[in-house]
Amino acid sequence: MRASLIQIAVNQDETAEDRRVRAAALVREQSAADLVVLPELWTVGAFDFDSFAAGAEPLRGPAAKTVAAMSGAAREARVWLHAGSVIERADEPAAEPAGDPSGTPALYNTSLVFSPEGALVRTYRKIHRFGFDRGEATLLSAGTEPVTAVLPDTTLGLATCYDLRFPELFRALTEAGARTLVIPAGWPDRRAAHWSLLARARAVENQCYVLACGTAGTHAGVPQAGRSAVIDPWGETLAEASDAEEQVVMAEFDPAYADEVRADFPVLRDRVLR
Ligand SMILES: NC(=O)CCC(=O)C(=O)O
Repeated sequence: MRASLIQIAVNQDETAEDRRVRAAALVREQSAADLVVLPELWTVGAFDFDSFAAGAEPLRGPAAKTVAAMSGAAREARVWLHAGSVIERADEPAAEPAGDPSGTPALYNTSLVFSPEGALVRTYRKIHRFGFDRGEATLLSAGTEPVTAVLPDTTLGLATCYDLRFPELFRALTEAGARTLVIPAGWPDRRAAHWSLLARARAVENQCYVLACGTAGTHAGVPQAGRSAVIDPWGETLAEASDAEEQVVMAEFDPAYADEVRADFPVLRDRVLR
């Protein structure tokens, strides 16, 4: 399989609409890939909390701008597309404490997976919200369900940014059949070392490929780490961004290798606590 990770720059001198058009064009350029990945919240910026409510979108209907743009791009490029995540405005009201009790729609940090026909086949609502008592943790509702997406050659396990710090989610995805863990992020440069270390750890401990796609640029005063990477189930880095600038990280990988590693070194079989 050929994967292309689009480490798009999220800077405040570009509108979300302009970036949506640009992201769609970048996806269309990756028609030689089988799977294309975008990062977390590349429309609004993962740390631009003030823009979350205004930048929220439904996933269906005429206001679903990112879904429409990404669906068209996946279809034109004929690729599987993990389009990173958007702020989803849900149909149901938010439960406290994320929203007020007045019936305000729930907002989620929701990842989107499209087929090469442009169908939105899977969505994943980020389970672990970042910010402790601020930002995402207070503005958004939390997802509750681990999600996998079955592709012809591999099964994706979906996780988003801060989720990377919670290994039990990745073990649940592995138990659900994942062989390729896809992690869009808006990870800050300040903790770049954690990003690279944890991404490799998740690959090794779950004997899975990891496709970790971060943002470039600076938004809300937070310089981004970039460092997007493709890591194999043995923990080898197959490709990594050269710096925190906008770029596309490409790697070719053999999905069957995850099962080979598991057969040769069957550490997952030795689990005691479940
Ligand atoms: N957007 C995020 O989830 C940021 C996570 C982060 O900064 C960290 O885990 O560190």
